[in-house]
Amino acid sequence: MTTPIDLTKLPDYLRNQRWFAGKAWPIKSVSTVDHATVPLPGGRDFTLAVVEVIYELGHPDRYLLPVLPSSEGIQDALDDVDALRALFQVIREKQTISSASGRFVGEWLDTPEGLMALPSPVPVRRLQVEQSNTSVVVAEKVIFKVIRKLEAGINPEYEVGRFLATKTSFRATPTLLGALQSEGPAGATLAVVHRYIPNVTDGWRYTLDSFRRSARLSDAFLGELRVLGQRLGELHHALASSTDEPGFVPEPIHAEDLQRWSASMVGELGVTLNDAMRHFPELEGRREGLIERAKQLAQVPPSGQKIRIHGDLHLGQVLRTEGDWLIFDFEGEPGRSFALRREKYSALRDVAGMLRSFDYAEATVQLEGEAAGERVAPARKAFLEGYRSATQGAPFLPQDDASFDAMLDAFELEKMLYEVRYELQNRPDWVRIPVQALMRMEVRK
Ligand SMILES: Nc1ncnc2c1ncn2[C@@H]1O[C@H](COP(=O)(O)OP(=O)(O)O)[C@@H](O)[C@H]1O
Ligand SMILES: O=P(O)(O)O[C@H]1O[C@H](CO)[C@@H](O[C@H]2O[C@H](CO)[C@@H](O)[C@H](O)[C@H]2O)[C@H](O)[C@H]1O
Repeated sequence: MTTPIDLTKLPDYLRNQRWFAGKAWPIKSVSTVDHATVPLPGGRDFTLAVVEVIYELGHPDRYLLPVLPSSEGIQDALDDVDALRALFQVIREKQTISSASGRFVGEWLDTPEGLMALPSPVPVRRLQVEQSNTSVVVAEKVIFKVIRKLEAGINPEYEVGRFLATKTSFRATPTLLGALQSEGPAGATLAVVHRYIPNVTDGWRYTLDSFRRSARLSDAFLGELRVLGQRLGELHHALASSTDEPGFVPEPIHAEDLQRWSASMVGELGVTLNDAMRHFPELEGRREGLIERAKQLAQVPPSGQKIRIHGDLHLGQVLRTEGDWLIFDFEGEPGRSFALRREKYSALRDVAGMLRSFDYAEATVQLEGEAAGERVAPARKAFLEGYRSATQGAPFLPQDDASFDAMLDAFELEKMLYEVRYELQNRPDWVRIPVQALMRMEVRK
C-alpha cells in the first residue's frame, strides 16, 4: 500500500507547523512508517500516517500526520470537522483499522463516566489554545488530544490516567475516557480522551489574578492553596495505592536512590550552569555552593518510598473549577524520555514543582510592574500545610521533618535547573526567573 501523501512536500509543510519541534535542524528525508485510510461520509476519506523525519544530524523524530487528499499540497485533516468526528468515532466505538504495517486501535474505558450519551452528529470544535498537540472538544463533554510528536513506548499520560480511572477512587482529575493506539512498527499512543470540564481557569492564570490583586494574599486564596496541597496529597495516596501493578507498586527509597538522584543533579548542574553562564556570568560564584547542596541529598538518611508521580507539576497543570482543583496532564517533563518519566521517584518532586510555580507567579507580576509583596512565603506555607495534612504518616514520605525539608530543597534545586534549560530553549526572556532563584539559594551548612 503506497501512501497518498507527497513525501517531497513534507519538509516544507512540517517546518511551517506550530507543533513541529525540529525547525532548527535541516531535514534529510521524511518517510512513512505506517498509514491507513479512514473513510468519511460522502465517499471522502483521509490518511492517518506516522512519518519519520530524518535530520542531517541527530536522532530521527516521529510525527502523526492526519492528512486530507489534496492537489494543493498537504492539508491537515484536523481542520476538517468530518475527520475529527471520524477519529473520535474510532475511539468511542473501539474500532480497529488495519494499516499498511500494523493497526490503529480505538480504546474506550467502560467507566461510569464513559457511558454518557452524546448527540449525533456529535458537535466538535478545535480548542483555540497555544499548545504543542491539537485538542478537540466534543459536545462540550469530552476533550480529545491528538498527539503530534510521537514517542515509542507507554505514554505516561495514558498509563497514569488509565490507572487513576480504573484502579483508584481519585476523582480530582478529568477522568481518562479512552485513547487511540498505533500497534506494530509505529507503536505509540496517538490520542487521549478525557472528560471536558467547562468554564475552568488554569491554576496559573487564577494565581496570577490573586497575586495581582494585592501585595498580601487574601485568607480565602490561602485557603484554596491549602486545598490544592490536600488534593496533591490525595493524588499521591492514590498513585501509591497499588499492590499488584508493577508500574505503580511503591518501592522503598534506598541510600543508592538518593546517591543516584544526587549524582544526576550534580551532572545537570555542570551542564546547565555552563549554558546559562554565557548570559549570567554571576552564576559562576554560586557553582560550588550549589554542587554542595546537590551532594547533600546523598547524605539524607533513606526513608519513605519511590512512587509514580505527576512529574511536571506546576500551576499550569491544575484547573480551578467551582470551588475545587483538578490535577491534569500526567505527561511528565517534555524534555525527558518516556522511560525516565515513568520511573518511580520521591513524591516531594511534585511538591517542589508546585512551590517553584509560586516563585514564577511572583516574578511575573513584578515584571508587570506590581510591587514586591508578601506573597510567596504565605503561598508556600498554605500549600505545604494542606499537603502535610493529607499525607500525615504516609509511608511514601520521609520519616522525619529534617529529611522532608532536605529532600524538598534538593528537588527544588533540580527543578530550577530543569527550568533554566527549558527556558533557554523555549522562552529565553524567562530564564532570569529560575536563574535569580538559583542566585538566592542559600548554601546549607
Ligand atoms: N479536561 C479538560 N477540560 C477542560 N479544559 C482542558 C482539559 N484538558 C485540557 N484542557 C485545556 O486545554 C489546554 C491544553 O491541554 P494539554 O493537555 O495541556 O495540552 P498539551 O499537552 O498540548 O499542552 C490546557 O491548558 C487546558 O486549558
Ligand atoms: O505545561 P508543560 O508540560 O508544557 O510544561 C512546560 O512548560 C511550562 C511553561 O508553560 C514550564 O513551567 C514553568 O513556567 C510556568 C509559568 O509559565 C511556571 O508556573 C512553572 O513553575 C515553571 O516550571 C514547565 O517547567 C515545562 O515543563
